[in-house]
Amino acid sequence: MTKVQEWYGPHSSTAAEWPLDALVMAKGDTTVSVVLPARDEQDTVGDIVTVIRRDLVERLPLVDEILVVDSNSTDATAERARQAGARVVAQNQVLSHLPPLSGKGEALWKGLAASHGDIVVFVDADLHSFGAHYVSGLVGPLLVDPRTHFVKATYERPYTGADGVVQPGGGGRVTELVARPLINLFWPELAGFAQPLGGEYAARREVLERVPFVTEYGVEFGLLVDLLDLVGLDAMAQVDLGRRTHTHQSMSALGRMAGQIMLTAWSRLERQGRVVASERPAHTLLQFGLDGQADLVDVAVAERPPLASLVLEEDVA
Ligand SMILES: O=c1ccn([C@@H]2O[C@H](COP(=O)(O)OP(=O)(O)O)[C@@H](O)[C@H]2O)c(=O)[nH]1
Ligand SMILES: O=C(O)[C@@H](COP(=O)(O)O)O[C@H]1O[C@H](CO)[C@@H](O)[C@H](O)[C@H]1O
Repeated sequence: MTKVQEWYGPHSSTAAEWPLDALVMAKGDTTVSVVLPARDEQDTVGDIVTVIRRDLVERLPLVDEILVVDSNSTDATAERARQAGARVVAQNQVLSHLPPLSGKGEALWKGLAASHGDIVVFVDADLHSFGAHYVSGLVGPLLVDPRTHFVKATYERPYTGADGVVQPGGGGRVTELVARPLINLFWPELAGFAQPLGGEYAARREVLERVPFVTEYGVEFGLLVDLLDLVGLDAMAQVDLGRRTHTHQSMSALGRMAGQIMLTAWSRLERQGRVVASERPAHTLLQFGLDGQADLVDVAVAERPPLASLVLEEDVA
């Protein structure tokens, strides 16, 4: 970690500081679920689940549940995940009495609803660099320190182009160009999280059930801001997992992601009373293809309420 994070950052450590055998001792009767949101990840989901099952269930019992949320995949994602030993739920079949929403945030919210662990670890299913230390590093602070409620990964994020050329630090394009500037402008307390959009993080269920989940790709940004509000920076930690490589999306896909994250930030500024809108921001984005074609896309995000509020309503009902 750089010096600056000692002053501004959340409590920071590295995965190596949380050895697996010590965590199994510390675990006691605390249960741990790993939830993987997966849309068309047949090529990678099986290997990730295999490593979790082999190293964190069979060799040392740190993980109690491996859940893959099949997010309307059109490939063999569900089958590969099951073959590797995960329980698989279809996103739209969880809480199916509710009208379905879409995107990664919906997949994560449904994964939280369908899982059971006291601690929930979210891991993307498109990782090429996954290792068991991703999970042990994230759950370490939660198993050892009752004052910690949320742990976010940080890592070096290279970008690998279609030509196979690796650019060190070139990954996390929306993180660097959109998310981190927004955070530094409006939520500087969070500036110490080096990878605010990273898909690997863990938290106590009782905390995750008390915050809303923004749909689409707004989920990570929304959770960071809402959890800062709910639990405070002292209860939020960061663990360096080393290096993260994953399947990169196109620039136009990241443009839509950026729009979703900006609208998420806007919603939080409004909710916190820090902006008063004379008019609503648009939620469309005009994109231009290489063929000169213009395409008006929708970058609106929605929001699922805190799960705890749903349970209360249903109890009342
Ligand atoms: O509607 C969606 C979009 C994404 N994902 C999953 O969320 C993770 C991160 O998404 P993606 O790789 O598309 O984002 P990126 O890492 O490129 O920003 C991956 O496991 C995706 O399969 C999902 O479950 N549902
Ligand atoms: O960090 C980012 O800028 C984006 C894109 O990463 P790359 O530029 O493709 O390495 O990736 C993240 O953003 C998404 C939105 O928050 C998360 O859902 C993904 O898990 C994460 O990989």
